[in-house]
Amino acid sequence: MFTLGIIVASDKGSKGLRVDESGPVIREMLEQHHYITRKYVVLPDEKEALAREMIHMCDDLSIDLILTSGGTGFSHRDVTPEATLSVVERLTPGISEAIRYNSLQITPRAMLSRAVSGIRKNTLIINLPGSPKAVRESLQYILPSIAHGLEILKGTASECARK
Ligand SMILES: Nc1ncnc2c1ncn2[C@@H]1O[C@H](COP(=O)(O)OP(=O)(O)OP(=O)(O)O)[C@@H](O)[C@H]1O
Ligand SMILES: Nc1nc2c(c(=O)[nH]1)N[C@H]1C(S)=C(S)[C@@H](COP(=O)(O)O)O[C@H]1N2
Repeated sequence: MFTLGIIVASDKGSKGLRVDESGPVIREMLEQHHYITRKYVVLPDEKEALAREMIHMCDDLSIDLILTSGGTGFSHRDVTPEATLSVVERLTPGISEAIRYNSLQITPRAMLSRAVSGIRKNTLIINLPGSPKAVRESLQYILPSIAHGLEILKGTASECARK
């Protein structure tokens, strides 16, 4: 059982100009995989606010997994990767490579996602794209492998036995 933090980076969502559909998709899919949602926030696309929330979820709430959605594209307001890079201590590029690899089979525009992922203390942070469709497609692909990584991070699994 792992705890989950959800951060949706969306100017429109944070102003109430669009109902956030991506956070609920994350919540529903992760709860089906027995994660417990500790916190779910919708924030504007602002690097400092996003980084502050990530640090709070990691350092104060000791959340196991933080999933962000949105703000990974080319718009000048898209700064979720930069916020993430400012707080993580170690990168986990394979996860973001896997998301892009899978998404490229669906749309060539997946190459436009600048998403990153990494570890701060005992917390794994993963950027997902903004649209609920992209969130669902990405989670379907990575979720089966993520639990094993979290077990190793928490020290509850040490062997990488093949499955
Ligand atoms: N949280 C969300 N809930 C529902 N739909 C979303 C969400 N985020 C993105 N989308 C959908 O994906 C499209 C592309 O997302 P993008 O990240 O470019 O958002 P945007 O329209 O620039 O606005 P913002 O960054 O303020 O959310 C949006 O136009 C919208 O249809
Ligand atoms: N699986 C999947 N990944 C996807 C997409 C998609 O439809 N499905 N859309 C892409 C598009 S159009 C963009 S611009 C980038 C960045 O999205 P973001 O700015 O919403 O974070 O994610 C990409 N990744």
